[in-house]
Amino acid sequence: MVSLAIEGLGVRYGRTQILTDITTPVIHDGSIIAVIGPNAAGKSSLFRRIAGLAAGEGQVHIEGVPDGEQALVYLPQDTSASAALTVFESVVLAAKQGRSLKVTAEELERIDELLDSLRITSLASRYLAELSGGQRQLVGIAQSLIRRPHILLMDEPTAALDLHRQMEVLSLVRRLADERRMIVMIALHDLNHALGYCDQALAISQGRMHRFGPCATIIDEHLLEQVYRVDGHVERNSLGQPQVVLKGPLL
Ligand SMILES: Nc1ncnc2c1ncn2[C@@H]1O[C@H](COP(=O)(O)OP(=O)(O)OP(=O)(O)O)[C@@H](O)[C@H]1O
Repeated sequence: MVSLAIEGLGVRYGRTQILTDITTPVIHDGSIIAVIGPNAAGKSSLFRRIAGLAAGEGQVHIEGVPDGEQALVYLPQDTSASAALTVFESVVLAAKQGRSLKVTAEELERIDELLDSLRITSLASRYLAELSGGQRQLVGIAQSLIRRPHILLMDEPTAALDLHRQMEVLSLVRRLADERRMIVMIALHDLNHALGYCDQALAISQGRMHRFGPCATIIDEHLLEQVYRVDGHVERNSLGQPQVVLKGPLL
């Protein structure tokens, strides 16, 4: 069983401390954690620190990853690609990262299946530079999923997607977390997505952890007021699901 725990994590850019003392309990496989908070709260910086791409104090504990398997993949917010590759070639390269370039029939089949799950098969032979922002975001998601990580950090992976695609991608991520027992940390601005698809939420405000816990407990009117400075509340909709209802920004 793979697990992840974050202990006293901080991030510094040069002399500027951006994030301080982020600590979580042990996160077990199959969990999706929504990383929430306003612009510039430090969500991307947290991901960069967990992925080993930013300096700072604290520890990231990852346990239980079998030898030779991909422990962690970080899908950044900005996945704009300038390489002269087709969609299919870029996913093959992602699949082969750091390993021999021989592509097996089984790997090609997995890539086909993944492109199909993301409904981007028709883009396979298109060049990355020719894609729309949303199409590029879907390719980035394919590149991260094809590597079959045990822990996947996704930074606002649905920001450029239409409503239908947002729901498809989040449902796919939920299914893969359940089936592959993947741990997913996903930065989201839409709190209803956190309530609908994630197990727990890590709320960050001004570079510090506000709260960590089950989404339905963390996302409430106090969070809306204190962290987001908006007037609103959470209520059950006609389907019985919790949903954020916003009245307006607080002055
Ligand atoms: N490379 C960098 N050097 C210096 N400061 C940085 C760097 N990257 C980010 N910052 C600063 O760190 C703070 C947190 O940025 P970060 O991108 O982590 O926020 P975020 O919560 O992901 O925001 P958003 O929701 O807007 O994407 C911001 O004030 C930002 O200006």
